[in-house]
Amino acid sequence: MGKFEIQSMPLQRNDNNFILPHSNCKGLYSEVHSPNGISNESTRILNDITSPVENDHDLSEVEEEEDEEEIDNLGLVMPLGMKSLATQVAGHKDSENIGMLTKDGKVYKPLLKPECAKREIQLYEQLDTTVDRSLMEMKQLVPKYYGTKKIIFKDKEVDYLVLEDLTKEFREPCVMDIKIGKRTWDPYASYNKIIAEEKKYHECKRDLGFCIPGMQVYNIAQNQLVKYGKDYGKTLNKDGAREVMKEFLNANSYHFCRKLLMQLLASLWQIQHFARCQRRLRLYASSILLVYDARRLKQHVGVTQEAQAKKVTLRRNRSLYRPLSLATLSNGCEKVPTGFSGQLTKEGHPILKPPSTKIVNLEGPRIINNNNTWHKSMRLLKRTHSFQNNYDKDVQHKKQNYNKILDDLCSDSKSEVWATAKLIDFAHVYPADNMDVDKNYLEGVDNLVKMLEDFLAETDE
Ligand SMILES: Nc1ncnc2c1ncn2[C@@H]1O[C@H](COP(=O)(O)OP(=O)(O)OP(=O)(O)O)[C@@H](O)[C@H]1O
Ligand SMILES: O=P(O)(O)O[C@@H]1[C@@H](O)[C@H](OP(=O)(O)O)[C@@H](OP(=O)(O)O)[C@H](O)[C@H]1OP(=O)(O)O
Repeated sequence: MGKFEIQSMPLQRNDNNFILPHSNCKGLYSEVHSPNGISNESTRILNDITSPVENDHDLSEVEEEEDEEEIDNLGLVMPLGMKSLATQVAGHKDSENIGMLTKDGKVYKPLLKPECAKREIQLYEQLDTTVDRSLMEMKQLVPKYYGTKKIIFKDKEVDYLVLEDLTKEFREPCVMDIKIGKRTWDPYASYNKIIAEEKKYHECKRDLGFCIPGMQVYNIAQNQLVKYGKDYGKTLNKDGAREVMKEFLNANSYHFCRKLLMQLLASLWQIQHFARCQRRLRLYASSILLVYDARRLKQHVGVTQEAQAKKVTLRRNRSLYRPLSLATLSNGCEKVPTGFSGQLTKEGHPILKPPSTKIVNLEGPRIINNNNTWHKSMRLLKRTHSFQNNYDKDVQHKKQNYNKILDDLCSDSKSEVWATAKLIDFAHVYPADNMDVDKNYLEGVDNLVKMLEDFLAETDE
């Protein structure tokens, strides 16, 4: 019997779960814990990750469990070696809790609506064989496609779409599902469907041309896993979406990480290029999935913070010298600038700085008299004092280095890329009925790119 995985189903961790309203959101918040998970997920779920929650996609773990029957967090008997996808932040789950599954670095998306399934499979297969330039470009922007697979689940045969798991190498996967387009209903939508779609995420879609049905982030500063479901996403307006994006990027407590932004933008610029050029498809209710590894961000932030701290120390040191160099000697009637440079010789004598930038040592050439006991004891005294200082610093430094080495050993440093953006969910993608660009789609992509570019402009590295 496989192990019971509490971590992959945050909704069941009642001890640590609590709800917090977001300052920039409209509407009221209620805790709606649903046995179905995603669709009625509580608005904001926080999980303490004091002992960090590892990604479900640890391949060694999967291999071990290969031959075992798995009991999921919801008490479901899972198909062999399968787990429910803990990082699923949006999307369907049916009444019997059939949602996304994961195994061996792949995700399995249940094809619950035949028409949607047909369209999505068709698109992936078309991308596999296309010679059209923009569709070939699109192929680079979607998860790898491994066909479909029938799985017996609860005595029911279910068809699944098999895709590359975009978070497979991540230790602390952060995932945001961004549904693109002001209009999220397709040309064959019923009147009721149009009304329902128009009502939800209204302000966000109207002002930004996209909405955020779900996200999860490992909050570095608070050491917590934060999850937002679609109920929360529906309350967001333009400013709220911006704040959630900042939170997703772990930019509330630390400044924006330029490296993270650059990696995401590198993918988003490719997506933007595709959206600007392609004229063959109309992508309704399709998403961009932003993913990154908070473990890698942590390492990077650590390094940046250390560098930042060094800069600050340097600045402080300088600012300590400055007042001294401006100090004056009073000779009774007038004040004479000392010209003190703010620096001392090793023996503690002041070095004067004349108006020119040249630094002059007032002592003249330094004579080192090793036999002079007074000098010796002075030197010893100074060293003893700085020894304690340096020792503390050394220990601190070593500790930091150790943590970094441990982190490096734990994380998969094979890949230099630890953040990306991919296109997913093509259940409502249709061939274009004219040769124009998909303006509805492009507008959303442009606004998303602009949001991250604005963040990038705020970075000061
Ligand atoms: N290739 C992938 N790798 C990792 N996670 C994925 C992948 N594809 C989907 N997911 C996860 O599953 C969720 C749902 O995916 P998707 O949008 O394809 O499902 P859906 O049921 O069609 O959604 P919707 O209800 O919006 O139509 C995403 O929000 C994401 O968390
Ligand atoms: O009911 P449907 O037709 O499967 O459409 C679902 C829709 O019900 C669902 O809305 P809701 O549960 O949030 O109210 C949509 O979720 P979002 O919140 O992400 O918009 C689904 O996306 C709809 O599916 P589809 O994209 O296939 O129309």
